[in-house]
Amino acid sequence: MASMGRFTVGSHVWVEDADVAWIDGLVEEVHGDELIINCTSGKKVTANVSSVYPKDVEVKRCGVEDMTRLAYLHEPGVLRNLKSRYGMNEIYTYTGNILIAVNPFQRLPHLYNDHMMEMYKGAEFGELSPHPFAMADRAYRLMMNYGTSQAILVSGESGAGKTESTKMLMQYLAFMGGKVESDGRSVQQQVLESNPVLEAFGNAKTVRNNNSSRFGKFVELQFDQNGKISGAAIRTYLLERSRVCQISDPERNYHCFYMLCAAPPEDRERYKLGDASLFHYLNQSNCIKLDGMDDSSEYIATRRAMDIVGISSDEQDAIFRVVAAILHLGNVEFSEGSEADSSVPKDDKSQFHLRTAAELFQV
Ligand SMILES: Nc1ncnc2c1ncn2[C@@H]1O[C@H](COP(=O)(O)OP(=O)(O)OP(=O)(O)O)[C@@H](O)[C@H]1O
Repeated sequence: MASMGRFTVGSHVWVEDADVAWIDGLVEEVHGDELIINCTSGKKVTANVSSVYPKDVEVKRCGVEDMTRLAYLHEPGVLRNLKSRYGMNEIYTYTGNILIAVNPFQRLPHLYNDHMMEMYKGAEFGELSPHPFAMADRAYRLMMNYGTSQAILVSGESGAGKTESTKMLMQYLAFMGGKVESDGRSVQQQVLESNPVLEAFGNAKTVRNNNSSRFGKFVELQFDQNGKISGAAIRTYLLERSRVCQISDPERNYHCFYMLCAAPPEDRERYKLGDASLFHYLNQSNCIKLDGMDDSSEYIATRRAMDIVGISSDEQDAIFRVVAAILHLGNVEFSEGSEADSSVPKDDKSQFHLRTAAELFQV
């Protein structure tokens, strides 16, 4: 967006800065398109008008909840507003009916409890502080009132908080539409427990995010006339498959591999697994353990979530057999065979892993 209006001596402005993105100051001199700006940081800079933006001096220190109320909706104005709010632990801000979330990098359970869901239930949009529950409530109301499908798009760069925000949206919609099925399992629980299952098999530690989703997903929740969840479907897209065979330091492979290596002894025995560091697909990176993540308890939690979602124990066994077989295949090394262009497993160890993979695949 080009700078608006002309600047005169004494104008309050924002100017681009290589270190802190934007700094504010006062125009001291104007020479055609060149401005000399006295910044509040003490710096004096010369800048072209194209990289200078007017500053609203009347905006409140605590910022505004809805950025459409800002006098100037330009990058420095938006960033300053988000920063002021973040400084007061207000991580959510609206721009009209778009919700912007700034990752707090700390757990804020008081923001997402049942009491909060009750508060947002049916509240007028904009009446309460910006929140994912307000977005979910709006979508739910529009669906109920107009009988039309609603979609919520969650986007942002890696580590921005898409996965966490999606879970909150699902939490609220499951809260509004939850009911107990005839077999005693609540749909609400099933919808929510789909997340740990997906994360176990599709999330991994990357440089930017310890729990990065390496796939895209489309979550569809279906509701009946009474607004109760009648079904749910999750479609996944473009899983980063190359990660299974190749990882770079200090990233990790998919969580499920480490979980299975940390499973209770009887399960490890069944899949002929040992410590994660013994497997080539995992030890290419020096990062095996993750701070704040206990792979053994995650394994138990994933199994429980799979039970709740309705994956039978035979299916679970088949899934983990494949996971284990992949680890064994990764440890098969080859050496040249006697015939031209042929190869054979290098040694007894490779033979063992190859045989085990075949047994696990049941081929
Ligand atoms: N609202 C929140 N409250 C607390 N922590 C959060 C919140 N949002 C994000 N985080 C933290 O930031 C981390 C990264 O967030 P998340 O996994 O949701 O990002 P993402 O946008 O889905 O990233 P990717 O595209 O890599 O999957 C989370 O694991 C969590 O630790």
